[in-house]
Amino acid sequence: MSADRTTPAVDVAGLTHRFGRRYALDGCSFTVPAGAVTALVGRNGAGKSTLLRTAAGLLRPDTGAVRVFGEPAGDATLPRIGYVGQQAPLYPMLTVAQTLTLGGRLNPRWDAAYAHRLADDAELPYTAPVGTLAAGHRTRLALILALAKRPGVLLLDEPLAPLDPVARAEMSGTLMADVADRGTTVVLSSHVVADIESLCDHVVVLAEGRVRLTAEVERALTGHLIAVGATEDVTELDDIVEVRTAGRDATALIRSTGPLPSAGGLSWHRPTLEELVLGYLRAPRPRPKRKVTTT
Ligand SMILES: Nc1ncnc2c1ncn2[C@@H]1O[C@H](COP(=O)(O)OP(=O)(O)OP(=O)(O)O)[C@@H](O)[C@H]1O
Repeated sequence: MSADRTTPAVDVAGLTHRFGRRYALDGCSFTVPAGAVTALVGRNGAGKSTLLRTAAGLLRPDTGAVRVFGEPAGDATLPRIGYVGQQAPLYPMLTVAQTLTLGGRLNPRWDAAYAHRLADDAELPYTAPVGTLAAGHRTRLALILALAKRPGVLLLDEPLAPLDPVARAEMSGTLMADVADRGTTVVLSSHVVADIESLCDHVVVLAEGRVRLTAEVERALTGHLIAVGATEDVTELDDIVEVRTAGRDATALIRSTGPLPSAGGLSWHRPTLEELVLGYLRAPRPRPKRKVTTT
C-alpha cells in the first residue's frame, strides 16, 4: 500500500486530554505529511506519549480528534497503524520465533519474509523467550512486529532510546529504507537531536501539552536566526522566541526568514537544529491574550 500524498497521514485537530486535573494535551493541532518522517520533541511529561497513544486509537481524547488518512483514529484505523510504545508490548513467555508466528496470525498483511530478514539482521535468538532478551533486543523485536505488519503509519515512542549505537544506526537505516521503498509515514518521539537530524524531515515541538512549533526541518532552520551580543541590544529585537543572558551578553532565537543581518553590532548565524529545538523547548509559555472589554 503506497501512501496517499494528498491527504495528511495524520491530522491532529484541537486535541485536549486531561488526567484528573492535569492537562496532558491542551489544544494540539498539526498535520503529519504522508511518506515523511516527523519527530515529536518535548521534555519529559510534555505529552508525547499521550499524543501517540491517541493517534494510535488507544486513548480517546476529551476533545478534538485525530484522523489517520482521513479516518477517525480508532478500531477502523488500527490495521494501518504500527505502534510501538515505550513498554514494548510483548509476551515474555513466548520465544522470538513464536512471537513472529503470532504476529503473522494477528496481522492480515504480515510480511513473514521481511520479519525474518530483520530478525536475522538484528541477530535475535529465535529460541530464546522474550522475557530473557536484553532491552535493546526486545525493542528491536517490537519494531520488527510493527514494520512487518506493513502499516501506512508507524507511531514510535522513543524507539531508539534502548538501542546501542550500532543497533541505533541499523534501525534508523531500516526505517529510512521502509520510508523510501514503501512511502511509510513515520512519527517518532525522541529526546536525541542527533537522531532527529539524521532521520526526520518534519519536527513538532511540544511543551506542556501544547504545540510550540510544527514545521519542515529545513524551512524551520531557514526561518530563524540566532543573535548574540549585548543584552540591551539583543532584547530590543523583534520576534524573539527565547533569549538567554550570560553576564552582559545575551543569545536570542528569532523568527526571521530574511538574510543574515550584517549590521547592528550583533553577531548572527542560522540556528542548528539543536539550537532551534532547545530555543522552543526553553521558550516561556505564551501568555493568554488579554480580553478587550468595551463599555
Ligand atoms: N495514565 C496516566 N495517568 C495519569 N497521568 C498521566 C498518565 N499518563 C500520562 N500522564 C501525565 O500526562 C502528562 C504527559 O505525559 P506523557 O507520558 O504523555 O509525556 P511524555 O512527553 O511522553 O513524557 P516522557 O518524555 O517522559 O515519556 C504528564 O504530566 C504525565 O504525568
